[in-house]
Amino acid sequence: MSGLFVAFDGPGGAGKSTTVRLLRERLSEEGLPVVATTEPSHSALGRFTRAHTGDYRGLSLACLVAADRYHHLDTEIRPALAAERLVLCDRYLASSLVLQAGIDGVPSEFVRALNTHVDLPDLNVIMTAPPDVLRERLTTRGSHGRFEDDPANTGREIVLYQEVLPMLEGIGVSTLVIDTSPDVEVTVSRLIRTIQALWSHRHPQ
Ligand SMILES: Nc1ncnc2c1ncn2[C@@H]1O[C@H](COP(=O)(O)OP(=O)(O)O)[C@@H](O)[C@H]1O
Ligand SMILES: Cc1cn([C@H]2C[C@H](O)[C@@H](COP(=O)(O)OP(=O)(O)O)O2)c(=O)[nH]c1=O
Repeated sequence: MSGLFVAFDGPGGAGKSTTVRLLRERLSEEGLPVVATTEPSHSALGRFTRAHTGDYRGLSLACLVAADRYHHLDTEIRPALAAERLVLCDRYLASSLVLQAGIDGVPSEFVRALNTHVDLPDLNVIMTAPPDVLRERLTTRGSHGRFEDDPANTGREIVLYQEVLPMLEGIGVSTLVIDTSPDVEVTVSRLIRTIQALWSHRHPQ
């Protein structure tokens, strides 16, 4: 028996951080042993990487996020799963496939090779919304870095996340695409039901 690993990816402004925070609160209230985390992680390398996505690009950023991912797996994700926790991760492998390969132009075989030894999530939620909705949210919230600074990236990311779905499914990752245009409560309620069902299936009373 082990825990359950759910990753959340999608374009900037899709609602990943908001949703993971609300899921952590609500699922904890329901008694699930939730660990919410993020990539780049809170480690020194993760903080460095997050602070410098404007300075490091392409191959170098691909290596930084992959190194942070392996450290994150070793120090946080795998121990939590071994302790039968529910791990919710704000951004994971799909973000590398979209941002490093799709946006920065790193050959996708190289990004996949860098990530050969990562654990795959039990479920990868891909959050998305129409471009005008995302742009309005980003304008209101403010950009969180280079990838969100260029307005053209929003539409590109939406398409790229669609394009990585077959690849994720092909390597055995279950994916769930959620349009977050409706109210956040709609998104969160739906995800609570989905995650509770997966958890109960894995941990029958
Ligand atoms: N259905 C929804 N799900 C999540 N966030 C939503 C939703 N509708 C509106 N929002 C808003 O959109 C913004 C999304 O921001 P954030 O969670 O930081 O996105 P991301 O982490 O994907 O960049 C927040 O201001 C949030 O309140
Ligand atoms: C996980 C991951 C993140 N990143 C980048 C994208 C973002 O610029 C940054 C993470 O920032 P972001 O998710 O926007 O964080 P927050 O909204 O909490 O500030 O890291 C990659 O380039 N590749 C990856 O695989």
